[in-house]
Amino acid sequence: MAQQTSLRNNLQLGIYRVIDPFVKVLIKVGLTPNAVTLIGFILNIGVAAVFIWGAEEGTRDNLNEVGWAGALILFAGLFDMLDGQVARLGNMKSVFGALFDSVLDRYSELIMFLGICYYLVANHYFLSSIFAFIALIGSMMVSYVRARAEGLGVEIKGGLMQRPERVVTIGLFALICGIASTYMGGDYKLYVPGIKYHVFETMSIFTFPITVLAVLTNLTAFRRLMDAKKALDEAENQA
Ligand SMILES: O=P(O)(O)OC[C@H](O)CO
Repeated sequence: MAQQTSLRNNLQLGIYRVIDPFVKVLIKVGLTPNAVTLIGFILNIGVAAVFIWGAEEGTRDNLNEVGWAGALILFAGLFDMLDGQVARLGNMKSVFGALFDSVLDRYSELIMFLGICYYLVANHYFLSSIFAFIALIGSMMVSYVRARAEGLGVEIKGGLMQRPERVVTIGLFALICGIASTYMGGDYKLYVPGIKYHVFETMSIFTFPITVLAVLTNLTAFRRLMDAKKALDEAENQA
């Protein structure tokens, strides 16, 4: 766990080193942290729009829109980091900024999943759309447990599927799925002798990680709940 945290911190510091010159440009042109947060949110509306457009205009043998949505998810995710850095380096931290960031993060995630579920339902991946919805439930609960625990006076942050991990998982696999579909076709299906239904199709590159997310996000929420219980019990016993 400590190892996972330090790996995560080192990775974060590495990313900051790369984005800091860009952050300084944003500060110079006068962008506030809240404006950067808003841009990230608008990009996530764009993500949903790409999925919905793909659902309406695309076909099951062409998953290009999934790939484009994935790229946009990763790009929008960058703004999650940029707003915090603009606030820190530009000396513009504010309590409202922290609330605005958290609220728009939740809206961004909900809207992104709206697009994903729309796409999956429209393309008759009904079971996968249910898993996407369960992943959405888990994602919201990961954040909610943290926020509620903070309201009760304890800081609970950890877990495997924190927001950056969720964004990277969904964005990266959507992107890979879109790229793979241009080479193997969007309607490729793998059959195994003796099994009536296909065990893999191109879309699985996107839907399988979502199914894993459905499990891991809820486990992360449960783990945060247990961590919060421990911290709150300790605080209560000390009082
Ligand atoms: O990892 P989470 O779900 O607690 O998300 C962190 C938030 O985006 C901060 O609001």
